[in-house]
Amino acid sequence: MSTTAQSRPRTAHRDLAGSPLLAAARGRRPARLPVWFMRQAGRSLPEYRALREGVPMMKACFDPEMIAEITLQPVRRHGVDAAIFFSDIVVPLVAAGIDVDLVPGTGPVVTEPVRDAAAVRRLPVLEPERLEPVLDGTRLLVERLGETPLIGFAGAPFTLASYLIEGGPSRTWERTKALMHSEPAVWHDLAGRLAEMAVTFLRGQVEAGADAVQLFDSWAGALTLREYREFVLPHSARVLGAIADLDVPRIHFGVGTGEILSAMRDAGADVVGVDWRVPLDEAVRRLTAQGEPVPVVQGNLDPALLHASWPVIEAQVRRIAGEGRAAAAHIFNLGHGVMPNTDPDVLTRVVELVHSLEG
Ligand SMILES: Cc1c2[nH]c(c1CCC(=O)O)Cc1[nH]c(c(CCC(=O)O)c1C)Cc1[nH]c(c(CCC(=O)O)c1C)Cc1[nH]c(c(C)c1CCC(=O)O)C2
Repeated sequence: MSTTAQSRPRTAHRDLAGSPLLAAARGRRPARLPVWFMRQAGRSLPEYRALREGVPMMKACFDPEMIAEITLQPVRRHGVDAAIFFSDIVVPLVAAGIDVDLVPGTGPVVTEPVRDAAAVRRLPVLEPERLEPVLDGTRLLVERLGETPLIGFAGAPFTLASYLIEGGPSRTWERTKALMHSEPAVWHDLAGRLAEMAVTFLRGQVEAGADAVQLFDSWAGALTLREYREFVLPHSARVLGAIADLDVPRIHFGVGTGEILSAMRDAGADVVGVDWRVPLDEAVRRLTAQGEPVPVVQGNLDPALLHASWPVIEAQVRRIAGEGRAAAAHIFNLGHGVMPNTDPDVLTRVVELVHSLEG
């Protein structure tokens, strides 16, 4: 029998009924507040740096043992309520055969940027079996994680497209915005193809055992609400809709999204991740549609404040937990990823504090 992700039944051998994170993601308030950190599996940990010594990022991302071990490191060290799969948003692009590298200190760099209709048409389709080494990592993880749920993830079409079009990281996204406005058909073709890759990546992870997923649209906050609704929302909604049948909670996150929160809600996720710029009680107001249930939120401690003194951090954590009570349920997290120079002991202390608070 073939061992592709598609032919395997969902791994149902884990009993996660007691998971505070999954309860909160489903809109129930668990006894204690759940917490995990975006980019928890990364350069802030000395054991991560030791394991990655001499191993290029992309090699690590296609090595099942590395994937499993790096994902487990922050779970062991901090006692967080979820593991986040060690991978990167560009992994499905690389698996499809697109020439992208992760340059240390820079981020994704694309050898041949995708800037016109011909380049979009040349993009390969992601065949699910190309993800097998990555999904072997997922399978190892679910055997080793015990009662901790695994969050799988993918990059949303806009954030992925911005790297492909710009050719690398950008703070202005001028080529991306120019393309979407000047050549909307080319834009929609590109975003549609990236949505399909995200669906393949997410379905693969869930079928291999992931218990929840997060769609990272990290840079969507660069757009106006009008741009987001016209050029991005249909594609992100397609991704989230195409995994609805898998029945795992779906988290949708971006940075600087205060102006577009209501539209991100409309994309159809179960939980919306909020950065530190909007207090969670205000985010709940913006996310609550007339006649619709109160939303579940995730966030939103400013990762920069992990460098402040402990009394400052403690006060911020308590404030955020209080504001999170406006939501149907709250998953504590940072407003964006852990910075590489963060003291890991501070993260452990934050987990202990959050766990002393009611869900
Ligand atoms: C935009 C984005 C990327 N990648 C990702 C996003 C969305 C999340 C976000 O908004 O931060 C997602 C991502 N990337 C990585 C994870 C692993 C799981 C985790 O701990 O959260 C996740 C969830 C590992 C990584 N992804 C990357 C590293 C560092 C590579 C290394 O250690 O050599 C890791 C551990 C590289 C990367 N990859 C990307 C960037 C901007 C960078 C940083 C470049 C740098 O400063 O070195 C693209």
